[in-house]
Order: sequence, then structure tokens, then C-alpha cells
Amino acid sequence: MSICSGKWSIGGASGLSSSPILSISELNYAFPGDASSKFIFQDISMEVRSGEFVSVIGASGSGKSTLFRLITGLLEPDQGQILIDGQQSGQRLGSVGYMPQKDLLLPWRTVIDNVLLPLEITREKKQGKIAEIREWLSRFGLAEYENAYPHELSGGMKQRVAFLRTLMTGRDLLLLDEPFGALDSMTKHNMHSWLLELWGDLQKTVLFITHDLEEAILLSDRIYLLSGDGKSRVKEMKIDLTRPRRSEIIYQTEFISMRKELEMLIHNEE
Ligand SMILES: Nc1ncnc2c1ncn2[C@@H]1O[C@H](COP(=O)(O)OP(=O)(O)OP(=O)(O)O)[C@@H](O)[C@H]1O
Repeated sequence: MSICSGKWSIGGASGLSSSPILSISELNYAFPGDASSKFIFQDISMEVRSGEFVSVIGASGSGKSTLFRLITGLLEPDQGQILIDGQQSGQRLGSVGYMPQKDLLLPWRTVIDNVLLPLEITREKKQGKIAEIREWLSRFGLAEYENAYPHELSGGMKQRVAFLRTLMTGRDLLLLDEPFGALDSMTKHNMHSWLLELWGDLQKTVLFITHDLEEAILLSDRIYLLSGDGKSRVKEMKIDLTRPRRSEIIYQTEFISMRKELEMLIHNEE
């Protein structure tokens, strides 16, 4: 594991050379009308470069989902700047693919019609995309379920459909809010293996919320830890495990010591 400026870098953005796809600088945010005027974020900075897989971890209530809503443009920062591909705040809505915690598949639509939804919203021509979607369905292990309805799918399958639908937004940056959080451990393990195998071909950038430390280390190039107290800091950990990765690396000494370190850091935050 290598850590930017020491073991852990505090304050986020690590001065990396290539221009970031997402750049957050000195972000301040408090929910309007909150009598205590409690800041969710105070002077938070972070960045994500093209092609990275970055996880965001933090205690419940530390602001992970709020951060995603700020990035998507559903909320506006009180102060500071959020740039996506250099685009300023206010021009961000629709510029990222967002997968919320619940799969939110439309129950009256088949798998393929759910996946086609982003193209309908942006009024893109569907015809040319069908062949591409069928190829992805096959890679997602869903070829035989093209005409199935959500209630006919397992939990893992539903998440894969929701992920594919997010992919079909065509956006380079995907925000995934605990996509595997509700899955049983065996299905989750299978999803990890599947995603690790797919990662090299996806050519996307992912910001990923999770409560699962093992999942964060296994999947990520870097991890941001949101502090649970004054919310004025964000810590960053670089995961120097080679890719392609297999889920069995969780048993390796290097992995176990990273996990220990992450746990200690969280413990210190508390
Ligand atoms: N619409 C809102 N109005 C006022 N406060 C809110 C609103 N949404 C969230 N909060 C508060 O903001 C804080 C951060 O919430 P958020 O959902 O972002 O946390 P989180 O880290 O995603 O939590 P979890 O891990 O439990 O999903 C919490 O204290 C929450 O009560």
C-alpha cells in the first residue's frame, strides 16, 4: 500500500498529474433550514481521475449519499466547487451515471426495456443500441432474461440489470451507492468476482459507496474516508494491489494488513 504524503493523506486531492474527471474543492454544505446549521461538509476536497475505481467509506450519517447528491447536481454546494470534466456547478445534472441503493427497476418493464430507459430519456435512437445491449446482457449473465420481468430475477440479477442501465447512460463517471449492500454474502462474493473480471473492459470511472471494508479494498484503486465528527476532513488511502485482481486476494497477507490499517484508522476517527 502506498499512501500519498505519508501513510494517510488528509484533505483529499493528491496532486496527481492527469486532469481529474471529478474535482471537488473546499466544499461546504449544510441542509437548509437545519436549526443547528450543522455542516455536513466543511472544506472537503477530493478528486477522481479517469479510469479509477474509488470507494467512499464513513460511518452512517457521515454524508456519503449527500456527497453523491451534490455531485449529481441534485443539491448545490453552499461554498466550494464541484467540477465534472471541467464543467461548473449548475451544468452537472445528467452528466454522471447514478445507481441508487435500491435497484429501482420498473416492475412493468422487461429487463431489456429497463436497460433501454436512459436512451428513451435522452431520446437517443434505440435501434442501433439493441445489439450492443444484447452483448452486454450476455456478459452480465443475463442473456436468457432479456424478456423477464424484475420479479422473476434474483437480487444479484436485479443489481446487474440496474448496473447495466446505469452503464447505458453513456456517462464516463458512474456513482454507485452501495450497489451490493442488500445482497447475501455469497451473492455479494459472486458479484465481486464478476465486477473484477469485467473491470478491464468497462473503461469507466467509478465512485462507489460501501460500508464493507473488504469490498472497498478489493475493488478500489483508492479509498476516501469521510470523518464522522466535524466533517471537516477526508482521508485518502491508495490501494496498490495489482490488476487484474481475483477475489481470493482477500486471503493474502498484504490484503489483511491493509484491512487492519483501515480498521485502525476508522477506530481512531471514532
Ligand atoms: N433532506 C435532508 N434534510 C436534512 N438533513 C438530512 C437530509 N438528508 C440527510 N440529512 C442528514 O445528513 C446527514 C448525512 O446523511 P447521509 O444520508 O448523506 O449519510 P450517509 O453517510 O449516506 O448515511 P448511511 O451510511 O446511513 O446511508 C445525516 O445526519 C442525515 O440525517
